[in-house]
Amino acid sequence: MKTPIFIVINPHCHQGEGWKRWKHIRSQVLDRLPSAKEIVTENTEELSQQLDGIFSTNEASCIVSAGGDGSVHLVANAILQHEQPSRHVLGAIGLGSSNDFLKPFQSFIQKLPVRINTSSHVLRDVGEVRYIDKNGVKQKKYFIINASIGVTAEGNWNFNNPGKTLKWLKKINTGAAITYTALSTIFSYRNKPVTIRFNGEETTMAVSNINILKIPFVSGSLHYRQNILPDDGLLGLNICRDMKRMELIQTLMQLEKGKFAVNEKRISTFTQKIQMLSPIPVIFECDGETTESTDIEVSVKQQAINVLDA
Ligand SMILES: Nc1ncnc2c1ncn2[C@@H]1O[C@H](COP(=O)(O)OP(=O)(O)OP(=O)(O)O)[C@@H](O)[C@H]1O
Repeated sequence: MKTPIFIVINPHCHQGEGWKRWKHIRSQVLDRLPSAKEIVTENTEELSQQLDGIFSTNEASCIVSAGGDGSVHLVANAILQHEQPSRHVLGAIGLGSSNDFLKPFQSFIQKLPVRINTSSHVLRDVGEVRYIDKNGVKQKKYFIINASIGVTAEGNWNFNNPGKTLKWLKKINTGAAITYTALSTIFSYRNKPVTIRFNGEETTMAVSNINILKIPFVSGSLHYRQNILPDDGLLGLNICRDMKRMELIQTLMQLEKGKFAVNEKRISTFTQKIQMLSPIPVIFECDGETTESTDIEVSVKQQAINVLDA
């Protein structure tokens, strides 16, 4: 690949372990990408400035995100918001705690999953989210892994805004921190009345959880065995309604094994578009990053982003 390659490193991912992980694999990554330029960003503002600098040259580029899912989400969004997204290619080095974007893992450097094969790339679908923000302004963003409202979204919000116990757990054991967050979120969660439109139907229901998938891995070891292909122009839609705490815990335990059997409280289907309207702001999540809205429309954008092979 003749296009310039940039590796954008988030040193603070994985509770600050990101930098240590990067130093551990740095020389092997640079052996494979000798012309790459390393860019370390301390925060998201610096990341946007650096990406603006890359785009301002008007040259095609390959941008490899070295971080977790939040990092690769931001780089993907910057590419997709660019006027010519097809000129840029996204790569990834999984320094994060979950690295769902890279699942199922295919290629590793020192046990860390990577997609840095610059000799070939593929076009992948993304989810496009249009929503009204808390100031009443229309916004648009993209997800490359999945999006949700309900328990998963609130769990992500709690995970990103930890109290003392969770902060400590996140430092010592990510798996335990995810389980703790999931259980404490389920215990405080109340089902939300949401009007949902998808596949020509409209229903108002008490939503326990909605996962909208482009990649069937939700967080840690939770996953759906839904056959979603990276470029099939479809989103996996999995809804839990009217659930009590024990039913949510049961669902969570089954998702550890990839099981999601459909019943009167569970819907599992495919769609290209889903609209969700709520009388009060609900937390929704895209690739682990959370925000609030009362009006959210999610659609698929087929083959929208170039991604390096593993
Ligand atoms: N390039 C970057 N430089 C600095 N900070 C970043 C960058 N990208 C993202 N961030 C911030 O760091 C936070 C954590 O990053 P990220 O989600 O990549 O790591 P993680 O949470 O350890 O990984 P995972 O999502 O795989 O569990 C993000 O929520 C975002 O606010």
